[in-house]
Amino acid sequence: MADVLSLNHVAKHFENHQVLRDVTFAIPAGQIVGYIGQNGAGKSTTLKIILGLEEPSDGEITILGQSLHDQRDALMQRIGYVPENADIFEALTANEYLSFIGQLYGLTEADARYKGQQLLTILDNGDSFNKPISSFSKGMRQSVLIIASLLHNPDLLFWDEPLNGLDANTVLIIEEVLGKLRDQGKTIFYSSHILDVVQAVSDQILLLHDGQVAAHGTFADLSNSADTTLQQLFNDMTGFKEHGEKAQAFIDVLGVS
Ligand SMILES: Nc1ncnc2c1ncn2[C@@H]1O[C@H](COP(=O)(O)OP(=O)(O)OP(=O)(O)O)[C@@H](O)[C@H]1O
Repeated sequence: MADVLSLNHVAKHFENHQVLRDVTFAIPAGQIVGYIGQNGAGKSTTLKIILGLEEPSDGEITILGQSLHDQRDALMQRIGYVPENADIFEALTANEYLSFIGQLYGLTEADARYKGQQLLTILDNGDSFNKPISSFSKGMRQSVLIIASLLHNPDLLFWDEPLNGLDANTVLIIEEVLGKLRDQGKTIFYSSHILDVVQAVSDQILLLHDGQVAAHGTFADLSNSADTTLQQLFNDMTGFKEHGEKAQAFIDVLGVS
């Protein structure tokens, strides 16, 4: 199966701070890839580089068989993105925002409006369709971002902490939607700290540590026993074992006894 996404020796530094040293991986079509790593590991930076929102300091990115550098505009039509921190237009209603985004991706205004309203209604927020996003709860905003990333039927999705603030029922719906999209051959690159969900939905896990890919494979490949959880694997691979000591140190500094 052809790869839909490959990164070769991608590096990124911000002034003196080397965030990505050598990120290399390839992803075939029809996979949900869980992209995990500690805070500040460089997950969002990787996504921004893949999407052309940040320039890499070094390395090459190929998306859907094309060079990101040469074909960015055409490629973006086939990509959906949920950013971790969105500059969602506060003054717009969900209707206006989704119509606007849909049209940017080539839908007619009527089609974008129709799909947006239907999808928001399925997620039980249809009553808010004509209300300003500034009045939305965290979870409602996140639903709008997820819908915005999907309106144009993209082949490749990049979701950065997509489930932030969503209630447990909506998470279940979105998990199942992801599986159905994957079954249709879509590829979903999914970055999150909610490891039980990553474990449940991902066909492959990619762990970013020390600026490079520290592990890449199916969860079964990476775990050494049937009882291992992704959380345990994450702790082991990031060399983190002292959470009990750190919790106690935290309490000690607070002076709570
Ligand atoms: N525009 C920028 N200028 C300077 N430093 C930046 C910039 N963007 C990111 N960084 C730094 O790069 C590092 C990686 O940030 P990034 O947001 O990619 O991490 P992350 O793995 O997504 O973290 P988290 O899990 O906390 O969201 C951090 O140290 C961050 O401060």
